[in-house]
Amino acid sequence: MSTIQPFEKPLGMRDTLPRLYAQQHTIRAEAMDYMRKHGYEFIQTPSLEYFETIGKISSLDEAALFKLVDNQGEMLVLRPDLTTPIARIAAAKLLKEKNPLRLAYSSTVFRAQQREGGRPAEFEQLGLELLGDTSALADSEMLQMAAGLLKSLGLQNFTITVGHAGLINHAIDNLIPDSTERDRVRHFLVDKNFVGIDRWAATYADSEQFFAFFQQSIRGTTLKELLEQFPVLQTEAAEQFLSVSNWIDDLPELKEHFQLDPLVVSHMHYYTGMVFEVYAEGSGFALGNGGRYDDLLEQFGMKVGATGFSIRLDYLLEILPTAVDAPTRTLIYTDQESTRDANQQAAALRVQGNYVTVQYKESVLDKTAFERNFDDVIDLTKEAR
Ligand SMILES: N[C@@H](Cc1c[nH]c[nH+]1)C(=O)O
Repeated sequence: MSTIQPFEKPLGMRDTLPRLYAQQHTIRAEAMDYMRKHGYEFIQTPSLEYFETIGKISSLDEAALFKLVDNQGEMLVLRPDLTTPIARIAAAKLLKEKNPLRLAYSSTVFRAQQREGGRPAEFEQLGLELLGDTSALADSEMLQMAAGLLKSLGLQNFTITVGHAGLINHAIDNLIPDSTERDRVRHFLVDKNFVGIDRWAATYADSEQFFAFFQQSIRGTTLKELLEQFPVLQTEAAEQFLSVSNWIDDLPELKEHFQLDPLVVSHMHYYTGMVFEVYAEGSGFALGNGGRYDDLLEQFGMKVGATGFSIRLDYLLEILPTAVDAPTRTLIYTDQESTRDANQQAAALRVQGNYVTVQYKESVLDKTAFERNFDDVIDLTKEAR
């Protein structure tokens, strides 16, 4: 027997009430404007995709996918991210018309949550993808766009930690002999569970090499020094990571926001190059993340590199100063005789930018409570005349 109550919602699903909705709208509009001004075009992809394609390729842990079966018997998933569907459309169509291609989105994604976590399972991402450009400049553009966007929204105290997927994967693969242990460490790093890594090192005999690398990285040892200590890490990935610090130095206005961190590992497994995570004062979680994913489009039949990032709208809202210039909310009370006048006054006020509600006064039971929802009240009923 079901114990679900009529007002309950599925785990992780949230309602967006009017005040929050209005704030979201303001921030979204500003962010979209910033992205458009930098040459990005908005796109919308379907909520449902095939499990066999997007579901598998997005390579998020399967437990996080919402699955359902359509009436043809095909397994579907609610999109767990936008990067993979965009790779699909870009490879199938858009890159043939424009290459490099700059796309943007403001869409919800769905990721099933653990019962204890209390986190939303549906949330909106504002994101960008730059497809068809493998240059370091494209990666630099992503870092600049992420930092520039946050600044344009009025955020001051944020840090973007930059790593390299190739480098950390190479370190894990070469410094940890056992593949099951490698997976455990990867999970710890995704979750930033450094205590877990300490415990792992204490119990796993062959952890010494990786643990030394881990500790040095935490202490902020420079990559040059790390490479001297661990010559096995001297690869093209390391070279690329070294060059990242050079172009960060070339961004004087944004430089203070960046921090190199070889331990950045994303929950998405498709990254191949530079990766980054965005943190801001006041938010316990990463606001967003991104990076280079040069092999993803190949899974859709096109061999081109790409890079991108997304920021979570819900986390942004929690830390941004609330918009102050909200329009005046005006209430006009009306009765049978004053409806015409009410509509005329309402139209004039709307032209001035007010949000105007025309309400038949007799229908309002608790007037004091109702009026609390407005900044201004104009009473055109007979009793007020
Ligand atoms: N799709 C990634 C973020 C990203 C966009 N582009 C590249 N990476 C995520 O949801 O984590």
